[in-house]
This record gives sequence, C-alpha cells and structure tokens, in this order.
Amino acid sequence: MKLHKADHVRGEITVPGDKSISHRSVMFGSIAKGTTEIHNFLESADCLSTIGCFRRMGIDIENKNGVVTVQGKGMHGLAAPAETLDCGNSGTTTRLISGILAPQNFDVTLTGDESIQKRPMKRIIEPLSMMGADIKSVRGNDCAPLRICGKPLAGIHYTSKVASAQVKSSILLAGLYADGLTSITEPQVSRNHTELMLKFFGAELESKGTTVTIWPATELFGNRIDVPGDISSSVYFVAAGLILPNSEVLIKNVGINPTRAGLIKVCEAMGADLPLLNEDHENAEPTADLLVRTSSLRGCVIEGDIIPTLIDELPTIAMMACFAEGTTVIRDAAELKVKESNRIAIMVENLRAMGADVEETEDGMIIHGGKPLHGAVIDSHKDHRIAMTFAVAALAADGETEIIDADCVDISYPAFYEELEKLTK
Ligand SMILES: O=C(O)C1=C[C@@H](OP(=O)(O)O)[C@@H](O)[C@H](O)C1
Ligand SMILES: C=C(OP(=O)(O)O)C(=O)O
Repeated sequence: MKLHKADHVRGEITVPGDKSISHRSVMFGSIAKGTTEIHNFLESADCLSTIGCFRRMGIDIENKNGVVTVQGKGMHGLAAPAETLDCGNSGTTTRLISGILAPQNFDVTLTGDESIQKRPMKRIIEPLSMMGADIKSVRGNDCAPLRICGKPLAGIHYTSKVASAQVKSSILLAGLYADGLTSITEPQVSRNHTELMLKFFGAELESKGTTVTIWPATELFGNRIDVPGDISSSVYFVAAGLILPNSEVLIKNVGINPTRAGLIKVCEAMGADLPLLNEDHENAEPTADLLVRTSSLRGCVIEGDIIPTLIDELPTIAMMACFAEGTTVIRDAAELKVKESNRIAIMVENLRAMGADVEETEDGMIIHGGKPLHGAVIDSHKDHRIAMTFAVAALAADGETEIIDADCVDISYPAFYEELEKLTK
C-alpha cells in the first residue's frame, strides 16, 4: 500500500461496529436462551473468528445484510467441537472463550495465528486454575495452543496485576458457572462491556470501584443488541482531522463509554477542537457524534488510570503527538508490548523512520513534537492498528509512504483505506 500527502480530510463517516461489543454479543448470545439479533455487528476477521468458534460448538449463527442472528442454546447447550477451535489473531476471542469453556462438560483445544501463539495466557490460566479449571498451555510456554478439559468450578476472589478487560471477562464468564460468588479486583478499571451486556442478558453483577462481583446464573436471556461505532476505529479519523490542514470530519454514532473514551480527554488536554454532538445510548452503551476540526495541538502527559481507557488508541495518539507543540509523555502503558505486536517498539521504530523525535521507555514513549515527518517504508508487523496509524501519518508527511502487510487492517476494519481515501477528495 502506497500513500501520499493529502491537503485535507473532509466529510462524514460512520465507523464500523465496536469490536469488543461485537465479540461479546456472539459469545453471550450463544450461551443465552432464545435469539440474539445483533445490528451493526463488526464483520472483521477477529469477530468472524468468534462466530467460527461458536458455530463449531453447534450454535446456529446467521449473518445476513449486516444483521447477525444467534440461536442461543442456553448455558449448557454448547457441543464438544470436532476440531481445534481457531481464534485467529484475536486475543479477545481466546481469553473470553476460555472462561466459557473451562466449566463445560467436554474437552477442547484452542489455538490461533502466529501472533496469538506468542501472547501471554498465564494471566487467564492462573485465575481459572484457582477456580478449579483444568487449562494448560500445550507447549508449556504459557501461550496458546491451550488445552481445556471441562470441570466444575468454584468462585474465588482474584486480585489481578493487570487492568485487562479480557482477564476480567474470562473470570466473570467462568464465575457465571461457578459454585458461589466470584469477584475480581483490578489495579485500574478496564472496559466494562462484559458487565453491561451480561446484566442486559439477565446476569447478576455488582461493580464497586475496581472490583466486580458476579453471582452464578442458571440462565441468560437473548436480546437485541445495537452495536455502537468503535471509538478505536474512530481514532484514525480523529487524528487525521486534527493534524491535516483545512479539515472537518463528522464521525457518526461512536461509542463513548467512559471506560473506553480516554481518547476524548487526551484530545481536550492537547487543545483539540472536538465537540461531541447528539449524545445518546445504544442498549446500556453511551454514544455521540464526534466533530473533528484542524487544531493546533500541544503535548501532554498520559499516565495512570486513563491508560486502560485508551490502550488501543495509544499508537495513534503517539503519532498525533509528533504534530503537537512540545513534549508528550506516555507512561504506565507496558501492556502495549503484549498486543498483536510490541506496540511501543514498533511505533518508535516506524515514527523514527519518518523523521520523528521519539524515545522508547520501559512503559511508554516520549515524543518531542514539531519535527515534520517524511514518507518511509513502514513495517506494520501485521498489526492492524500500526498499519492504520501510519496510513494517517502518511497523509500528513512529505513524499511517499509504503506500508508492508497493509491488508492486516481486515482484523478490525476491512474498509479502512477506502473510507480514509474518500475523506481526502
Ligand atoms: O476486552 C476487550 O474486548 C479488549 C480489551 C483490551 O485488551 P486487554 O484486556 O488485554 O487489555 C483491548 O486491548 C482489546 O483490543 C480488546
Ligand atoms: C489488542 C487488540 O485486540 P485483541 O487483544 O482482541 O487481539 C486490538 O484490537 O488492538
């Protein structure tokens, strides 16, 4: 993929459905009783991996004209899959499904692509084992493939070292099936889509500060889900609108759940012109339209509790910071190292290739803004968020930028390049 400088981005865009919510609607719909109809489901490779896994366990899932219909079979209705379940590139699929599979009365092996086989799974193996699960890393390296032999589970209280919605969700899902209460305390609050949707499906949960408690359930009930636009897919248009001259983009119907919307706070702190319009709700999830206009940005410090609320947006924010006056410091973000790629190292390598003044730190980056960027060859390392971030950087850089393995955007946003190009016309 080759990209060149653009004069502006202008127009209106509706980003695809939220990836986290799309995954959860299929998973929870599968173990609920009755039909779950999902509108604005994200048809990307990651969410299709989740559909594939549940189809292999006997769930009838239809995907027609943007509406996914899941015929749930109840909490004990999954069937043993004939083959290994393939979670593709998706950490969310691998970790959440493990919490559902650990208490079933059958055995299963889970795996995924090269990247998924390197991502840490000890973070779910440890708490699920404490609940009585029989879950093992097949190669003994705490990564997938995972072998899970279904067992009855008991509730625990778990204190997690990482703020991770995937870890929290895995434990809560196992807790639905456990004997007694299950609770988890995180160092900071991570995205709460699981809590909101499980309640919507009839489960009993309580959130107090950084602790969530779940009661065992006998049945969940399918429902209609309207998936809001993904704020993590909107960040590319937010960044393009802010850093390119003469730009104005209206991004419609974006999920702004406070546990996800740190991007908006950081943009404000950087001096962005980014009003929220038409605030509304889809199910229990707050939404708004984002109006983005060219802005003079200034550097800021991004650290602490806000980090989990913008973890997937940090690569793009780091790129944006190259166009701000002054220094931006990102810390407490070591989790970036264990995503689809090491997003700290890869961002620093690629931003430097474009002429940026960036330093890598233990748990983040220091970006000295204001140096103009030039085109370069960018290795995405098959990480969708890296590819999309540099497609935007390319529009603001002199000369030509080439992105290697650019088609990895299919993981979360298959139509990304076409949509971005339309806004440059
Ligand atoms: O629960 C989820 O849907 C997600 C949680 C986050 O991961 P962690 O739980 O590992 O922080 C995020 O990075 C990922 O894109 C999606
Ligand atoms: C980290 C991500 O997803 P996952 O963990 O589900 O692979 C992402 O989409 O940026």
